[in-house]
Amino acid sequence: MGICSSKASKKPNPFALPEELKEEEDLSVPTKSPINGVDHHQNQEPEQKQNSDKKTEDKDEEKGVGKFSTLFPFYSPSPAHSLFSKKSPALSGNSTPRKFFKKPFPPPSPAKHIQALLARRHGTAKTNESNLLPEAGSGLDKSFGFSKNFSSKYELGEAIGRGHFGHTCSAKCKKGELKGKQVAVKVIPKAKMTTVIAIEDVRREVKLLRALTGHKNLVQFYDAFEDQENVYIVMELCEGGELLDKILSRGGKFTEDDGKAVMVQILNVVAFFHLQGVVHRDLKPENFLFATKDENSQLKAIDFGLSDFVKPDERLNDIVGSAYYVAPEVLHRSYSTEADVWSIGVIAYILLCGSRPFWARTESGIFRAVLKADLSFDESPWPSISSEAKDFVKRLLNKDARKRMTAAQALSHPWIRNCTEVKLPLDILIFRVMRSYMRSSALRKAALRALSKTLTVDELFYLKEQFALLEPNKNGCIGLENIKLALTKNSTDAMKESRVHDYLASLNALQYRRMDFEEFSAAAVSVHQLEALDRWEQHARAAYEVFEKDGNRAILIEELASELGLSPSVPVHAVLHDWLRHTDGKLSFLGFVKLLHGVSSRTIPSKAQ
Ligand SMILES: Nc1ncnc2c1ncn2[C@@H]1O[C@H](COP(=O)(O)OP(=O)(O)OP(=O)(O)O)[C@@H](O)[C@H]1O
Ligand SMILES: [Ca+2]
Ligand SMILES: [Ca+2]
Repeated sequence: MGICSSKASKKPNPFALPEELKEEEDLSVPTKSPINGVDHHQNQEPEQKQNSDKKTEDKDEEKGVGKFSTLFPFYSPSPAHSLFSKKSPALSGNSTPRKFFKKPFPPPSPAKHIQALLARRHGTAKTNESNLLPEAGSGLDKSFGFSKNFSSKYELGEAIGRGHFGHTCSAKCKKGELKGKQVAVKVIPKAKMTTVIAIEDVRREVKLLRALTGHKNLVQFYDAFEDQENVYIVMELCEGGELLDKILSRGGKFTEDDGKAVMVQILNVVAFFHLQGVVHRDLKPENFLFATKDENSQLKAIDFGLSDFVKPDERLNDIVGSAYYVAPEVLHRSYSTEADVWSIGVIAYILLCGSRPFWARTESGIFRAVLKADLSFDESPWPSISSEAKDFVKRLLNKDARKRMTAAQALSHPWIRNCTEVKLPLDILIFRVMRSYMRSSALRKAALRALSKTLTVDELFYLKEQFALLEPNKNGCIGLENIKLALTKNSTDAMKESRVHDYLASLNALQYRRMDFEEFSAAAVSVHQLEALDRWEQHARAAYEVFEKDGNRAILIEELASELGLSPSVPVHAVLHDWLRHTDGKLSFLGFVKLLHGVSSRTIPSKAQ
């Protein structure tokens, strides 16, 4: 587990960290620091840090959490926790601290944001980009256009939570529709917004909350206000505390069944974000709250402070998030929604075993582990955890983003599907893969058709559900209208921003014809994801046999090169030599697999896919 089991890379180091991520800072928790060992605010200015630590300490002592903290030296409970829970959760946990020390890594604690991100946000990054730096004087435009009458509408109550960027209070609504209702208010001081980026982040946080509405696992946004000092984000009050607190209160981990119940909710809401073209970028147990103190309370995603809109074919490049949860491709500065799924994988791993999968004492050590370390399920309690659960985690934590399951696919994974009645959400991936199919040559389509004929029940389950969500007509066919309708049904304002609808133009060919399930499964099957399976080789061989019967044909090297989008500068004969069978000029197995992948922007220099 962790870096101990990492394999040394043989090639010229593909895992090298970008320069700005190389700073060494000990992130580990001093074991003799009972209460303020790790907190949410380690990156705050010294004065604020002192204050916030002190606040935590006071509260903890009030609740007798000091005692708890010596048992769990890594953990500093959130203020929300001490407010809502009557007794310290750790005391109700059934694990002994000894058990914790036996673990290879310490149990999870509140995660810090990546230092490079904070440096950019606070304008202390070593950069010449002028928009990152605080403008001379106080020339920053800190007006947001929000209502100004916060205090006439709400009466602020006590602090219930604290993060790096703001603190959250309970409040009572004094008038209007919500009159008498208790709400949560995230208060973000304008004094902390010292760069254009920091201001834009707050603007976007509110924009996203406003746009994304109507999912049961998303905190409900009510309104945003501002005055000279602060921005106030008013939302539904979640009284059940953070998921992190719940994990720790259960002795660091969940049973598989309880873990599943949490996972289903997280995956559902994240699949919803992704369909809307939103990437959260800060998924971690601190950012999921239980709506009530009830055992079966619903989980709600919060904190869109680092979230962004992303078009279906866009890649983001800013390094954002919290170190323990950050995906490898984020560190490589080219990522999209799959990065959230990685973070969910880290959460799933923690839920099931109580430790973080990628742990080190320093931030750069964590990054190296994220990039290099193999997942291992050798340590306790993994040997007693079901193989389906391990497969589930493995497929979320695939370092190759293209091979990672999507959130919607994860909901159809046997570990989840076999026990829980889950209604699958529409998966944005389907449209990406279909687009590539629509643009493919007849030969590639034939190869995909052969592949789709070899899919197993598990793989077909997901495709059948996706097809059903597109509501085929009486003849069992879909066209462009079905896709448009399905998207419109699921659309929020966020979808407009992320231009998901524009993307449909690329499926225009469907306007004039229909697709039955057989063709859909060829169009929507993701080769990269099948490739991640242990049985991929057998799978591909079986598909090749089908292709041999009704798809393979003799093809000239030049024709194949153009089919694959190889630029004329590529020495095609040398590259494609093994892709054709010398006896009859038809595709070899290798050629067939290459064709399945289609044009790859990684290996082929010209023509985007
Ligand atoms: N709707 C809510 N109901 C109850 N508590 C909340 C709510 N929203 C936030 N909190 C509490 O306040 C804390 C901080 O909120 P939030 O995560 O939005 O702030 P932040 O400054 O962006 O945090 P971070 O440091 O993770 O970026 C949460 O972890 C949670 O404990
Ligand atoms: Ca947070
Ligand atoms: Ca945040």
